[in-house]
Amino acid sequence: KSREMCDEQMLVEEPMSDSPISMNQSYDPASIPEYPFPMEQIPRMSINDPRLQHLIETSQPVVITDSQLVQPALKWNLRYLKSNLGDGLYYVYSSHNNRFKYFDKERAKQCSSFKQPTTRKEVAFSDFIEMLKKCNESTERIYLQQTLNDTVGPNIVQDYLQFNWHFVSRIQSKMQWGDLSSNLLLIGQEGNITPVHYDEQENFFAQVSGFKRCLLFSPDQFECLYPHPVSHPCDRQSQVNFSNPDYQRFPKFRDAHAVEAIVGPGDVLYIPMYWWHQIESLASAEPYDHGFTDDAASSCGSDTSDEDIPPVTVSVNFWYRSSPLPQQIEYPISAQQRVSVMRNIEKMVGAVMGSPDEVANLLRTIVDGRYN
Ligand SMILES: CC1(C)c2ccccc2-c2ccc(C[C@@H](CC(=O)O)C(=O)C(=O)O)cc21
Ligand SMILES: [Zn+2]
Repeated sequence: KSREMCDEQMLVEEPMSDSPISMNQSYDPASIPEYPFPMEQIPRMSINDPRLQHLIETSQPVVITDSQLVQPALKWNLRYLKSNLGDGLYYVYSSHNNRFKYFDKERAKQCSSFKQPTTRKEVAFSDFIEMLKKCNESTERIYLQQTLNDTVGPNIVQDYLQFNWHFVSRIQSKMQWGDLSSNLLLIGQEGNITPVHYDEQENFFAQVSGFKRCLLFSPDQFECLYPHPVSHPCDRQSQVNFSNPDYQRFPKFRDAHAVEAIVGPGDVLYIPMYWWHQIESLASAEPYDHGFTDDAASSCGSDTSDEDIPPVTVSVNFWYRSSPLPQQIEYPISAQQRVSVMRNIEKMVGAVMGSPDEVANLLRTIVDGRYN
């Protein structure tokens, strides 16, 4: 019952009243940033819905509400993770604002004019929790992003093995996707934003705790989202800041249109390869329970208490390489294929010409006055 109520709640966007389950059941609608472009809703459906297969086959975003994909992870609060993740090191990104724009470290080194939008540290999970506490007193924000690997403790391994692999493997083989390339564990503060970008892998994005608003744009909106040059450290990321768009430099951004989904615990969003996405961690409607101040912990004198730690969201993504065989080229080619062709041309010309300006001049020389 609570599942349907939660879905209905999510649809009407009304915060849920007191819920029987301890995990947070709703988010604060006031924490949703407003943007200038129109938005449609991404369909939400059960794993048994007959429409699901067709949506995935045609690379359409969809939220699957009852896949049980990461059901064992729904208990992953910070206390459980601190006790069970083991002593592996975790990448933690820091930002002076709430935006966590990806950049390629190696390329950043060669780009003297490039100012890094975030810094990265490699820390133990307990240090990450200490860093979270410090964020309470500053405007600094952090985002843990780490591939789940064999350093995790036995309980996490058990949880991972209990993921609904039947569900994802069935789709992986039916769609002739390549291997699962990685599962990223993502723990970020409420309010964190991953700015709009695309990835070159299929993605089952599983929400574990807290709520994330996902804005997706089809690959054919390449012209509206003005990605950085392929050779730039921020390759695959849009140059447009949704919170402060520069319409002089990016006039076609006015034509962008998004599909939106707010995903909560247990939801899985299919983000097709090359689809642009911006992911925003929303504020939960109730105080956040990290699991540190239940009576057992306080009686055993655990030094951490919940209120010292800002609320976070937890996600696990499943990145799959695309089908290795180049699909039989059918005309007209798909938007994804167009992006792939453009990337290859930029890479080839970039490898030959010295600077990005030379690349632009050469490409303009090819088309100006000749292909009109
Ligand atoms: C912003 C961050 C932490 C980061 C910093 C530096 C290098 C890589 C990344 C990276 C990669 C993936 C995500 C998860 C997700 C976005 C989200 O959930 O916030 C997403 O885009 C996806 O699953 O495709 C988040 C990040
Ligand atoms: Zn992404």
